[in-house]
Amino acid sequence: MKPSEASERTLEMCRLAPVIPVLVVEDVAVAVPLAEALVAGGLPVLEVTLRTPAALDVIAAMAGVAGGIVGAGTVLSETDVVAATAAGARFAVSPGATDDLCAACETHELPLLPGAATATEVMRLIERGYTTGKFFPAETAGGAKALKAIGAPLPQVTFCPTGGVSMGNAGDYLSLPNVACVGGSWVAPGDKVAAGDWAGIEALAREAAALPR
Ligand SMILES: O=C(O)C(=O)C[C@H](O)[C@H](O)COP(=O)(O)O
Repeated sequence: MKPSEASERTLEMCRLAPVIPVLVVEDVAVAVPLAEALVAGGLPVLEVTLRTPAALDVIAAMAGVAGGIVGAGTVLSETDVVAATAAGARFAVSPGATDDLCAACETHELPLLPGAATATEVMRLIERGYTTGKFFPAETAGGAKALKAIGAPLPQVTFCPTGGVSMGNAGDYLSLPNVACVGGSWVAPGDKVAAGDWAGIEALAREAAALPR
């Protein structure tokens, strides 16, 4: 898949809702009710980080949830790309971008949302043909002010800022012309997941889904 096509696909996904939940799931047993709660709350696009031993099984389970679009996060290598694709991931997210990782996603037809935090990194994505990216780590890399500044000379790239984003600051990002959505873990807090508080998570999702863009 060409980078331009990957970016078209990830941009479509980013436009489906204001927030992509970033999920770090330890127990495959919670996968389906967690995904159902988020989708019911209005957040259909879900990123499951490959940071737990259960992650691939979680992606496979969530891939069967009606109305959901499940991708893999923390994708770092071709091995991750192959495993995520086999598990049913529909897209990949990475904290940064390397030539090897971009090539692996292009070869295996997995749309990549590549990470970038500086103007040079964004320029490298543009050179390769990507026009949709993840601004990471958003708050630490200067927050909405930094992303607004990057967007002045490089308006052709649209972002999903992630990293330190919450209900409190999501609006600052979503009001920028170069932001399609934000990513964040706050909609699925560990205590609510552990307690099986699916109604509580659905309520957080509903609140996030109502964020103006
Ligand atoms: O590993 C990846 O590829 C990621 O997606 C990292 C996430 O962006 C952060 O873990 C977001 O976490 P919060 O700051 O808690 O919202």
